[in-house]
Amino acid sequence: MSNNILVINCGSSSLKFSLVNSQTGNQPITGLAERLGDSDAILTIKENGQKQVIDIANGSHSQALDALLKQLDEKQQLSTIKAVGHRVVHGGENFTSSIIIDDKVLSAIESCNHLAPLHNPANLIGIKECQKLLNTVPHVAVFDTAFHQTMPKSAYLYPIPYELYEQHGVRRYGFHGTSHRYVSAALAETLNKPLEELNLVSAHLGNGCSATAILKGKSVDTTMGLTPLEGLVMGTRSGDVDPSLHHFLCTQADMTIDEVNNLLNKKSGLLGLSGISNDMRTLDEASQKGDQRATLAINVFCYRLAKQIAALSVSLGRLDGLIFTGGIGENAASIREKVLNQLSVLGFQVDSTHNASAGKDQQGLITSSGSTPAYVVSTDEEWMIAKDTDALVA
Ligand SMILES: Nc1ncnc2c1ncn2[C@@H]1O[C@H](COP(=O)(O)OP(=O)(O)O)[C@@H](O)[C@H]1O
Ligand SMILES: CC(=O)OP(=O)(O)O
Ligand SMILES: [Mg+2]
Repeated sequence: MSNNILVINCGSSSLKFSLVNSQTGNQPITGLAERLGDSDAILTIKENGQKQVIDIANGSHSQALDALLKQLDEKQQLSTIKAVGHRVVHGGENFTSSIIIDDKVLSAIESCNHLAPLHNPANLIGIKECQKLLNTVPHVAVFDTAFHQTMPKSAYLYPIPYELYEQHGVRRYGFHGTSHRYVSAALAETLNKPLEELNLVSAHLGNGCSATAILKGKSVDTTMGLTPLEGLVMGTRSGDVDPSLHHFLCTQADMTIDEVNNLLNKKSGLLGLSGISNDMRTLDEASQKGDQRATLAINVFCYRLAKQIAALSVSLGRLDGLIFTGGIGENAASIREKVLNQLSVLGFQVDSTHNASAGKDQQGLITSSGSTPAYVVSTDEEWMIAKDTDALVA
């Protein structure tokens, strides 16, 4: 039976995939191809807790997909795929929801390439290669930006000449919308309350991090902006800096504008501050062993996150709950505790026991009674992409 949706998340040098059963949400096969283009490129496929690693030395996105489809064919899964759902990072103002991909949609995505040069061109390669290899099934685009298209002008405009918005699309777009949409809906379901009655802030803390104010189920403000560089401290991205920093580094540190852009995207954030790693697990261990720079990186990460959560609450009037999600949000209890302790101004009081035991297998409330509630909710962008895809091709 063709019940499966193949979900593809194509990055610049990696390709994450998941085969999702559109009825049950089960993901029988998941994995990723990484270091694409390099001599040590590999394809890892996970099935029933087993891991299979395939050497695809120097493989491109196309060769990785070829190898993946060959494996799916051998596992007799190829014929079960009824559609492909693609994560697309930037849809600009063109898309407020997911859409079946045709030539017009492809051109519209291409027209957003300059807005997300690290992400969109790779997303497009994934779509085009997949369309070639799986040419009998429909392909759907699910945009990171779509959920944030409900933001009001007061939240999405930068205070610069308005013509730059009109002529060049310079505005705040926001990202990780699929995750923010999923966790807010999942929490409402768990609480058995209509989403329309909840005012929430969700903090998606993975390699990329963003937080969103969600008023009655709609995004009204978010921390990422024109690009996924704005806002919170991330693994390798700086988040907010003084807008004059580019000029300063070009004139005072002899850097080119491209070098500054690369520095802020790839060498900053947790990695830049700690000098050790972009990985929160590594920093947590180093900090516990007394590494001062690791502790500093964690402190800046938490303080800025707390500050942004407080700022986002302004747009909600009333805060019914804070959601932690993503690799850090779901697993790093010490980070959650630090952030909540800095948010007593919003009435948060952490329950250390509940917080320590919350995580992948145990979701839910991590604050004490009488506190503004905070929750851990596991995100599932793949399931959300599969659901959207299934609904569109039904
Ligand atoms: N047990 C843990 N404690 C602290 N951090 C963790 C833990 N598990 C995962 N993380 C962190 O989660 C981050 C990756 O998040 P993830 O959502 O998987 O990333 P991506 O954005 O690539 O999907 C890394 O910084 C990783 O260190
Ligand atoms: C938009 C973005 O930051 O995505 P990721 O977290 O996958 O890098
Ligand atoms: Mg993830």
